[in-house]
Amino acid sequence: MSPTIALIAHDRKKDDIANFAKQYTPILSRYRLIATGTTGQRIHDRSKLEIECLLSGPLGGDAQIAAEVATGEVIAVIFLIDPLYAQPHEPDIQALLRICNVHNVPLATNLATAEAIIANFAKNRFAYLIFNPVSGQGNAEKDLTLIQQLLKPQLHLDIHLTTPDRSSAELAQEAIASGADLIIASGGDGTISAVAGALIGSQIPLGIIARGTANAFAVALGIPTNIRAACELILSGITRVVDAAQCNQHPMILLAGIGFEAETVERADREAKKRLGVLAYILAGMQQLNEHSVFETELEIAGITSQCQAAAITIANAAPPTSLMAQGMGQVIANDGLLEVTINTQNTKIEAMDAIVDLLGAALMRRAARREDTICLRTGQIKVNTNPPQKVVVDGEIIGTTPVTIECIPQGLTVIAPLEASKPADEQPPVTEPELILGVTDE
Ligand SMILES: O=C(CO)COP(=O)(O)O
Repeated sequence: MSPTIALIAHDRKKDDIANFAKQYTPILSRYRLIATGTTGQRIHDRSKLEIECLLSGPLGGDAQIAAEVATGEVIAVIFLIDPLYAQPHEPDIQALLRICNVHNVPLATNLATAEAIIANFAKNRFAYLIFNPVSGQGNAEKDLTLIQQLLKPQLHLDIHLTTPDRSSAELAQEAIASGADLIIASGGDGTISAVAGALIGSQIPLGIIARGTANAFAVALGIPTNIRAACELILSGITRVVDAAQCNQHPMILLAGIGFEAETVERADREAKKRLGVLAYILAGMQQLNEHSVFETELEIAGITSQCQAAAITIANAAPPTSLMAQGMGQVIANDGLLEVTINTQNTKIEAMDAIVDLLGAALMRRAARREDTICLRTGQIKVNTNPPQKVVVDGEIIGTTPVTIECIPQGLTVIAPLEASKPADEQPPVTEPELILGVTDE
């Protein structure tokens, strides 16, 4: 499904096409290249470009390319014709030219036109789409068709589907290596997070077409969760730079949950999410409350160690207001260079439910939850150890158990997202002194 350019030249034009390929190697290398046999070999020898060599022209190479134009992803044919000599396979040549016209594929039969086509391609952004066909509740095939209809007229779109053997993270590495101008992730938060994780520090913009159950990252950044609107945003090219984070060795863009949240995510399996959508998480959370328990916790922030009992610890880089357990500070700011930490210390199920209602209030009012048994603060780095060890979920995936070290990577990710109605820096909530809020003794 990669956008393909076909290159062909008659014998007395072979030097021209080899030099052309050498000159435009940086642009041509972004595409899948096919060629008739001898032309392909000459191009490879001169430019070292990767090129699929089909049969030689007189043996059917032109006909093979015509078939690709008719059925494949050929976006241009560059066919340097010798106008002064007749060819034995003239009917094949005419068939190829005709098929290009039938399918309205750009066709250059001399160098000047070839250069015009390439100059035009150089202006197009090259987008690598990583599409997870098993995300969410929708119809993946229809979704992909719609995405193609919306994006292809304006982007060169290289589409790659995730499979059990090709993870989103692997595809993201391939996307970076391909030199794409833009990498688009389409799937649930797991897919978006894996692709984003690979892009941290790369400055390559990440486009998001959310098709998952919660779509927390898209919602947190105001990215539409409707496919059409998400594609329009991608075409607008408006970017925002936000923070990323790292939890032990794992990239993190949303949040890490220790205790309650991790157990809840584990309960809400894919089958339940497919059937019930977001309700699956709510039901799992309610069931989890019945098994409410606390664990001994040791936190290290800015070199200060503190102990407390906790039932749930949430450390967020970005989160929508609906991620209630992350709302201790009233909002999670995605570009403040800090992580929002919310620790619920309630001993009983009733107290825990009461605290969750307060977190809802905090999210609605965008103000820190003011209760003694909910600890909240902002920090750039935190270490958490627990007794007994607790499961840790990062961006929806269980990554192991405590201890964990989580660190914010300020301005680590460039995302195609609506510009936020941002507050000036001096209006942002101040960094809270951890020891004041925790109210516990230093080591
Ligand atoms: O004959 C050709 C096109 O019609 C070119 O074929 P070769 O690239 O194999 O020489």
